[in-house]
Amino acid sequence: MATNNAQGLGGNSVILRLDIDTARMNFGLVANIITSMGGDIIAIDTIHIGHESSTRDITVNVTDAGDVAKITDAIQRIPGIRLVNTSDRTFLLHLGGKIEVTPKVTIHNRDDLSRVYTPDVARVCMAIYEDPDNAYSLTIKRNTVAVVSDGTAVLGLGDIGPRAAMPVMEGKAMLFKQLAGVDAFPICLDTQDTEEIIRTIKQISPSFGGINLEDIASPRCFEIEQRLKEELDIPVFHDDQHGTAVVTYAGLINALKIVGKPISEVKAVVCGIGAAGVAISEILLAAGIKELIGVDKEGILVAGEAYSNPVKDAYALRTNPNRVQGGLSDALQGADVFVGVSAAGLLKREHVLGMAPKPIVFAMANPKPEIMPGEIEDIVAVMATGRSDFPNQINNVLCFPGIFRAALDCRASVINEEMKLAAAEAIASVITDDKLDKYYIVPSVFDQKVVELLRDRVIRAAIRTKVARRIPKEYR
Ligand SMILES: NC(=O)C1=CN([C@@H]2O[C@H](COP(=O)(O)OP(=O)(O)OC[C@H]3O[C@@H](n4cnc5c(N)ncnc54)[C@H](O)[C@@H]3O)[C@@H](O)[C@H]2O)C=CC1
Ligand SMILES: CC(=O)C(=O)O
Ligand SMILES: [Mg+2]
Repeated sequence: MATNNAQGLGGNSVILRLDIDTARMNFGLVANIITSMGGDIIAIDTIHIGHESSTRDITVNVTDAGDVAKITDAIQRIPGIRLVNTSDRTFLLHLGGKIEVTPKVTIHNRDDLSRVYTPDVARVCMAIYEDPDNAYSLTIKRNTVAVVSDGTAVLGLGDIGPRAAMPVMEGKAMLFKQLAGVDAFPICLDTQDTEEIIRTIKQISPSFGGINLEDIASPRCFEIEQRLKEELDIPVFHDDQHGTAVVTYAGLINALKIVGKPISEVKAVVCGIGAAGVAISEILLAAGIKELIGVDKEGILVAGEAYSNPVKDAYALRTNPNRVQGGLSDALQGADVFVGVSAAGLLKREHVLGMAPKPIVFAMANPKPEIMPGEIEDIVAVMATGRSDFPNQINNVLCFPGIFRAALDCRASVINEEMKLAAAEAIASVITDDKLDKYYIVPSVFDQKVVELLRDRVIRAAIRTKVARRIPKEYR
């Protein structure tokens, strides 16, 4: 069992099993040592108490994964203490994967068997053969989404491959089910070939009511999504693009209310013109932002430059109206908003000091943001990250369960721009003006109003734009 996290990917929670020689050691001292090494003891379970020794499980939270090694080293040097083992609670939770398939009916006898399976199932097959739309009423297609990745842009970890991508895709599937009742299945493909990915997704599509593309690197993700939208009759949604864009815009609607600036008058900088950055920029332009600058590894994207990637050429033509040149610090001079979907640690305090008064900073790279909130908390008006351990978590999890709930319920053929804008407005509207605060610009993932309001507004937008193929009865 892994006990540590070599990449230093932030906080961690471990269980230390200790044998304590009671004659030589008292437990209070152990607790002091753990605390002094940066550990936060959140539970102590007694496993065994004997005359001469006791065994305890100590659950410890650390803010930096590297602290675990420091704590275990220190403990092992204390006479009278034996470290029996260390278990990482996150790894324990992943043992055997996080989801399973559960039948909706139980097979008790031969009669049941012949109905769920052959021979009677054949009549159901023929009903679908005669009218393929029956697949929506007679199979899991009605409520099931494929979460498909090639493992090339997993969180901010990059190209870690399809096997290593599975825990994220399983997590997305859990969230689909728990938050919106959507059955979702993780599918990680062992290919990076655009045509092969498109062909494979098309081939598996009969089983699904929608396709959620996840963590596929740019620029390939753009073509894959575009082609699948054209060639399939079920919604195809690249979550890292559109889910992120929807939630970012929702957060910005509320952050701008706090600083009292209209969107048409702000200058915004998006850092990381990949999947998320392009889609965020599109939704901000659609929402009326005029001065938007994109920054990537080449610096500020400027119209007329020839970039290695045609997506960046097209991006530059639609943004940076004043043709500002240079790097991130040049782009941020006088900017009202920073949106980071790039990589850890790129934003510096000096950059933020150069921004306009009441700056808004959304540092959304995962798992480590462009800047940690503690570094600039005193100089920003509103700060958000993509993480659940800080206030204002701007994460696509606020969008993808609800938007697919809506799309499946009205059997939308696509998820269009109007539905995305409606989703963003719905998420923002969960926080009423009396509750709005610099630490509360987006609702909690667990706020049940998120899916409820999002579903309602998105279904209405789908009906209005004539992409709904079924009108749920409450809308008839
Ligand atoms: N909070 C959220 O909901 C989400 C966060 N993200 C995070 O955003 C980041 C990007 O995700 P994707 O757009 O899917 O990846 P991507 O790989 O499509 O795009 C990343 C972009 O950042 C650029 N970049 C990398 N290093 C840079 C640097 N030093 N300076 C300027 N640009 C740099 C890359 O060139 C690329 O264009 C990741 O960390 C990901 O975890 C992505 C989606 C959702
Ligand atoms: C949240 C998410 O989808 C990502 O970081 O890739
Ligand atoms: Mg993602």
